[in-house]
Amino acid sequence: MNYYEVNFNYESAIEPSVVSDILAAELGEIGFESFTETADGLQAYIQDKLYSEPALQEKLKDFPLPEVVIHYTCTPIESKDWNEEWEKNYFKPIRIGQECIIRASFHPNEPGYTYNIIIDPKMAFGTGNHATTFLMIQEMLQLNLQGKELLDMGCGTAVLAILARLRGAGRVVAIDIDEWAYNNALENIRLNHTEDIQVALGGAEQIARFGQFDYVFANINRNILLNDICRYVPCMKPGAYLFMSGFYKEDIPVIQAECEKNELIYHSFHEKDNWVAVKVSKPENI
Ligand SMILES: C[S@@+](CC[C@H](N)C(=O)[O-])C[C@H]1O[C@@H](n2cnc3c(N)ncnc32)[C@H](O)[C@@H]1O
Repeated sequence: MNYYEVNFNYESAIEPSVVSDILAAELGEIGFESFTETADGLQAYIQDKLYSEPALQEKLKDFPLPEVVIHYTCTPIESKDWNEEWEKNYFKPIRIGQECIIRASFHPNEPGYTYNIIIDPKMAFGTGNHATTFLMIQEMLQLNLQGKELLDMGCGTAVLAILARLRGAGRVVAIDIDEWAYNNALENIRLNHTEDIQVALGGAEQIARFGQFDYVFANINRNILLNDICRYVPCMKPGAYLFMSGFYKEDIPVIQAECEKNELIYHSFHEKDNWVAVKVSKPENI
């Protein structure tokens, strides 16, 4: 899969990080999936097949801060170069208290964590945005997963599925729509000796064949979740919990409304760097 790297910079009196936050949210709506703040702007990545110059121009024309002038340059990049670049420069170990560390095999070993997960990230970390993975792991560490059935939707590296299995979940299924992610998930599952995790390539249409779950984790993005929440509900057992991330705090009302439209009960959210993870559940009597 090939990508475009688009570098944005601004002419503005407003703090660049404030502009970048808003710009990243806007770009997410037209298919951009990975963002890194730079000194004077934002670097964003989008699959070449999703890139549309008119859609980008339109977004910039309607940008919510009209006083900001945004310039950009766009460069096509090959998957392989991007992987290597990303792995070396952007993938840092994720530490969640003293309980869990997620690191690549090229990082030095750090003993002392209950769960020490090794992943070979390739480009399957999805957005490369650690905050959402961190939030989902934090949620998972609160749960007693012993013997439970869990679905990791949009599994990327399968880090959530692997942690669930290490924490005693009985049956774990990991699904991702991206072939790189699917292959990378299989690789990481082997690396962490959790081979009984089932992995499938595809989107929400894949879920039905795996039956129902006690827990569904879906760290994807706002628009995919809005579209697919209704398709997650049938795979949730009565009383099952759904955790979702990959969107900003300001997106909670629209996600909550979609959940309630599907008779899910909204419980709570946690936030990191303006990203959130929300927790909802299916009523016991459905
Ligand atoms: C933000 S990453 C999350 C990766 C991992 N679960 C984590 O928490 O770090 C989102 C993943 O969702 C996948 N994805 C995007 N759209 C999807 C869809 N409609 N169905 C399933 N997976 C999807 C992407 O390929 C990507 O690997």
